[in-house]
Amino acid sequence: MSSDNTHKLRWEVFCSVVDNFGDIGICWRLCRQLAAEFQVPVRLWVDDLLSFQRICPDVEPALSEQHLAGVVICHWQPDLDWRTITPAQVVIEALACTIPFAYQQQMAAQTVPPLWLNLEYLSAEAWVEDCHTLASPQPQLPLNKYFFFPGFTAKTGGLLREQQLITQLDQFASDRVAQQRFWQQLQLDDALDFSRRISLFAYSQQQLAGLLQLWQQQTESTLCLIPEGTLAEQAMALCPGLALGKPWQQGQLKLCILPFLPQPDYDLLLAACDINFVRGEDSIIRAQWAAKPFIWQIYRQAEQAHLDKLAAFYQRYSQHWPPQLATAVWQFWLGWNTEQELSTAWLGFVQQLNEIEQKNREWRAQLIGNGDLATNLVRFVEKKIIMPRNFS
Ligand SMILES: Cc1cn([C@H]2C[C@H](O)[C@@H](COP(=O)(O)OP(=O)(O)O[C@H]3O[C@@H](C)[C@H](O)[C@@H](O)[C@H]3O)O2)c(=O)[nH]c1=O
Repeated sequence: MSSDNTHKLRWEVFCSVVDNFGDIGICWRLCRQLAAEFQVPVRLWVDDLLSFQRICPDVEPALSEQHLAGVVICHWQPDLDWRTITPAQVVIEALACTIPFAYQQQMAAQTVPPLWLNLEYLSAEAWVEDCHTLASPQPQLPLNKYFFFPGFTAKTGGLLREQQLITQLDQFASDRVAQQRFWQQLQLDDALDFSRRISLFAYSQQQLAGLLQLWQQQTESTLCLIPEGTLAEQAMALCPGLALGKPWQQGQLKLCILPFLPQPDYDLLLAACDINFVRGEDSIIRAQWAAKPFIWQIYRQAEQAHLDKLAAFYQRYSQHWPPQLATAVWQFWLGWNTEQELSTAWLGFVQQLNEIEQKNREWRAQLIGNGDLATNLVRFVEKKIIMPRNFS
């Protein structure tokens, strides 16, 4: 959809890894999509190449510059002399990172200063619509910065979604042979023999022991897959002998620790599982594209601010659901996020998996109607560049 005008523009994205993988996860997806689907020349500045390597094994952490998937990846080091670097025409400051002031000065010094965008965090709260695409004049420099908000409505920037993603996921989810091949690659040849496959990507969780015990006692068999990280360590402490490559089995439950997968394989995992526990900001979006029943553990914030965000999302997501279904989902989500005893809430959730999946497909169709974030960004840039010097 992009015009020649946009093709010729160079873009760059600044990503500072605060903790975990969401920041780089989002930035890397965006850059890849811009390069692959819009042929945009794009440079990604990242300050933590080791975290980046976990979700993209081809990244070489020792290099100050490398090229992958059509993207120039630059190591954002503290001692860079920004005066020697020419800014791109579109500069994205992602997820509340701050571009070095010396670089901002470089931007201001260009004959035509770049279009500067602040790609914000995800929130379903109503105020996001009012702030999306607002300009923020910079007090120290003759530059404007525009807020660009991802979101769940047509008045926001939408969510990251590659053009072919839904087709690929749906094909995979209905292709047992492809799934069997996928499980075999993970050394899980018996995965399809279980009644239920659950991916469990989460922060630490006080209720983990209780939930694992419940799954051992259920009539259905469960294969639970935990990616390496804090929760996997917690599980290993609870289940003697459990380790990467060494599953643990008790009653109706088989538990496996998975290596961190490259991002495209993680998408397939979400499509191959029957229930997905996701967290943070990016995996929750991917779970919505997979459309299987999901449980979101939101990134914790001071003074429980995250629970308001969780409720805002839940309200949008379940707005058109029968009350009893919506309540069952909320009770489990809330219990999971506040680390309350989960057995009753789990039974309420799991009894309604088919209904939840049906509703998830409707929700997904609604989200697709908002357009995807990369396309919406490209359109916004086109609009601003067609009216050069009038970035208001
Ligand atoms: C489990 C797994 C995840 N991933 C990817 C999916 C996502 O891109 C990324 C995980 O990111 P998230 O789901 O957002 O969860 P996270 O907890 O890692 O990231 C968080 O980091 C904080 C600093 C932010 O403030 C949060 O909003 C959130 O983004 O890792 C893989 O590529 N392979 C895997 O095996």
